[in-house]
Amino acid sequence: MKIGCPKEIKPQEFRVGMTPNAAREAVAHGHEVLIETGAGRGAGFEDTDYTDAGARIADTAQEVFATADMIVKVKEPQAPERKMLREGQVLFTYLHLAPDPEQTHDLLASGCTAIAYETVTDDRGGLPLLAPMSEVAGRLAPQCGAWALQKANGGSGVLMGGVPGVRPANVVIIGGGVVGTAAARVASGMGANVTVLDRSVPRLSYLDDVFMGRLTTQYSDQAAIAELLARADMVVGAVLIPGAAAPKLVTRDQLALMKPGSVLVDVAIDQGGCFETSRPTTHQDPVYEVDGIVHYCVANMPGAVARTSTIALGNATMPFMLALADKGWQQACADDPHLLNGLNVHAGKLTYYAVGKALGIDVTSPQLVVKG
Ligand SMILES: NC(=O)C1=CN([C@@H]2O[C@H](COP(=O)(O)OP(=O)(O)OC[C@H]3O[C@@H](n4cnc5c(N)ncnc54)[C@H](O)[C@@H]3O)[C@@H](O)[C@H]2O)C=CC1
Ligand SMILES: CC(=O)C(=O)O
Ligand SMILES: [Mg+2]
Repeated sequence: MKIGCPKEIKPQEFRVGMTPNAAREAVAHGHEVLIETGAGRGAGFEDTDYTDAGARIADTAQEVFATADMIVKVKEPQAPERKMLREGQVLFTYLHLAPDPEQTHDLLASGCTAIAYETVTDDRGGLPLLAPMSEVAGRLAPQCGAWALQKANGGSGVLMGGVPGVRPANVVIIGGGVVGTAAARVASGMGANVTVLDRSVPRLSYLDDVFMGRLTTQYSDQAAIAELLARADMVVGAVLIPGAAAPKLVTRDQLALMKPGSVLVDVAIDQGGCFETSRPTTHQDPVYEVDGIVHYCVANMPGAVARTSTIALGNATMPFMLALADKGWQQACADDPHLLNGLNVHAGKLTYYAVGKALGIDVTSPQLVVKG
């Protein structure tokens, strides 16, 4: 199979879909790998690292899209990339379709087969291709929120760890999954006073065990959120219902409960965001203010630490990328129900129920599609 990896074009996105190690493995499996020139540079990989691994370098994204049977990327295809997708071509990347009707319609119109990293599952109920980037975004969230709390950035001027005689920041994390746990670890390491809310009592129990008194857990309901907002200096939005649009857990009216200059970090923004007032921002212009509350809503946070993120993502995607290339998408998905859970679009049909529900589009069963 011909596998193509273009340079990411989302603003300030420095990750790349294939590492030289992944290219080397694909070549060893008998595949041709085509990398757009400069695609790896932001993550510290030169074209020569790829040619040493047996890949070929393409001068343009057009050449990559025109040549490849499968495109491997990081971020959802941007509008110019979507125009280059074609029927029969496989796209393997993050998609986040539920909050993105335009992209969904373009993918359906292209006729391509799109497999979303974020909905591939594993035997333990996890999301193995989302998890590595959630680890990164979770670790970054308190760091970005702490920056936003500084006066010059619009914040209230509260230091995360406080100092002797002055209380630390109160950090509230809504959602105690991969992002929430990583955020709790860093926020607590910075000396903040951390509370994590979740709807899963077993998850709260796990966090209670692991953190051994270094955080407070609370069941996530409207009353608990409202009460905690009044005391919070920073709220991290880290909820997920896989594939679906994020539930809105803080309304605009509730911003009035918060102290001026407090910070909302909406990590769930890639699924539409869990605060009513969230809208996607970029690394170039990461924050904005609504009713005196600073919002940080960067939808590709891991792009900021592209080297770490690219290697972590590549480690997770490699076995799935190889299965797709070795067997073809249909057989690979037929053999692995977890990979089949990644199938969101095939030949003009939407195949993921939570996306169909969010966007009001009919869904075809992925099991039917894979049988051909
Ligand atoms: N902005 C960015 O750059 C990035 C964003 N993300 C996003 O972060 C979000 C979280 O991802 P993960 O932690 O990997 O998901 P996860 O599935 O590990 O954790 C989500 C948690 O939310 C909980 N939850 C669901 N509804 C809730 C509610 N109403 N109240 C409280 N908790 C609730 C679930 O029980 C679960 O424990 C996702 O939207 C993901 O796409 C992930 C990586 C990068
Ligand atoms: C998960 C995701 O959206 C990202 O890594 O950018
Ligand atoms: Mg994202």
